[in-house]
Amino acid sequence: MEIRQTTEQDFDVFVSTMHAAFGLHPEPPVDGGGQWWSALEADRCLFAVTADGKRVGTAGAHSFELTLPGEVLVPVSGVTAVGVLPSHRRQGALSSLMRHQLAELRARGEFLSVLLASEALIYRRFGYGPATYTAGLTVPRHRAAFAVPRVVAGAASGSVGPSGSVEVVRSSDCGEVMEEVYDRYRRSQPGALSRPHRWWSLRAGQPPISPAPRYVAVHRDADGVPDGYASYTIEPGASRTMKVDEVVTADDAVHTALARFLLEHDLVSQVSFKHVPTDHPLRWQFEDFRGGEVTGVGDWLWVRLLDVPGALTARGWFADGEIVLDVEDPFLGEHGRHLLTVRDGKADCVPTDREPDLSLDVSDLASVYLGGTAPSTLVRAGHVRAHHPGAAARADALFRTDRSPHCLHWF
Ligand SMILES: CC(=O)SCCNC(=O)CCNC(=O)[C@H](O)C(C)(C)COP(=O)(O)OP(=O)(O)OC[C@H]1O[C@@H](n2cnc3c(N)ncnc32)[C@H](O)[C@@H]1OP(=O)(O)O
Repeated sequence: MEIRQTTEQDFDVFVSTMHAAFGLHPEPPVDGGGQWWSALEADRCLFAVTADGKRVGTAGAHSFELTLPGEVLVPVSGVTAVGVLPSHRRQGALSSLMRHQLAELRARGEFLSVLLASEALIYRRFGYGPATYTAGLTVPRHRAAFAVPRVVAGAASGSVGPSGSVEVVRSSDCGEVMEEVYDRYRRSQPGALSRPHRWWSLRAGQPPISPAPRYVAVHRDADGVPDGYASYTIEPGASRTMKVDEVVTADDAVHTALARFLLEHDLVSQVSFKHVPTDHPLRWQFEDFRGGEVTGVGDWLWVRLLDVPGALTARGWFADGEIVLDVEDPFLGEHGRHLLTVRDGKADCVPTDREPDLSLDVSDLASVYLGGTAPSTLVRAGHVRAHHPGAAARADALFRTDRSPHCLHWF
């Protein structure tokens, strides 16, 4: 199977092949943009081509920045639009696309790539592992009373008082505000991806970026500067469920203020937050711990390490220590034994022939890399081998981060 780059001239063939692979029909054009694929970068799209010249498979990559633990921003490729025509599956087209693409990403000097997996069985063989998680949280309004914070009354109350205000606007009228607030939030949130300006201007993606109508509650600080927003819609009919696409802010008190605002909305019976980190404090803020029902916990961002020492030395670290990792990368036919030493938040990673503490697949290293999965969980699952009794605990202490990774961006 030959892998070929698309050109501006055959980009429409890329779009139609990809839609056919997903069993979809391209959406008709609408005023004001809104087609998710319009954000694709034509020069980063690949075709899988059969010997008789038929284009049967596709893979693309977006240019994003990912926030690593320690608020370190690095360029990553967001792999997307991966598909093979139903008539040509299980003949190695995807494997050829992945091999070609990983080589290309390395040639760009990138040490990480990321994707959202349509099915969890596809990508581990290519070295990707689930690295951030997300959940839904549904709160009936009558159970949503907020508890008084036990430590410092008022400290986390985030109520809309003299220090802040909330205004409701339509998403079509506040694109710039959302873009600015999102950009500030994603820089401090490990696991978050940038949303390039191109996405907002093309209105490509899911709400609140897309033209689908939404209300947006914009929070402003005492000086009137926007510092958070919540995008939502209210289902008509009997259920009167408020569906919240995302609450975006870098400030916990602003998050609380926005959550209170949504939960106090008249003519709403329950509020369903679509996309919250699995350990978000919101649940703990209700007087009734069962007031919020967690639903649909799932993986979100999958990560692939393309350069193990490069990736390990790039992120921030929160505990001193050292560990020897023996890492297998079967898809790329690579193996490395690395001594990782952390001092004062920075890591050094060098080849070693010392006995390993842990032996693991590169996809498992990806799962622990952002701090969203404890190495000991994968040891207990039988995926990572701990070579002595204290190895898993040492790895847990070393890889732990100050904040769980979370990614909201859909691509
Ligand atoms: C980031 C994104 O874009 S996610 C979107 C992924 N795309 C889709 O879900 C669209 C619908 N599905 C498809 O287009 C295709 O089935 C693909 C792209 C998932 C797979 O393409 P194929 O060309 O059939 O894959 P390929 O032949 O290279 O298979 C490689 C291996 O993966 C396995 N595999 C491929 N797809 C799947 C799957 N969905 N579930 C389980 N195993 C799979 C194959 O069995 C094969 O295993 P083997 O090496 O042990 O024989």
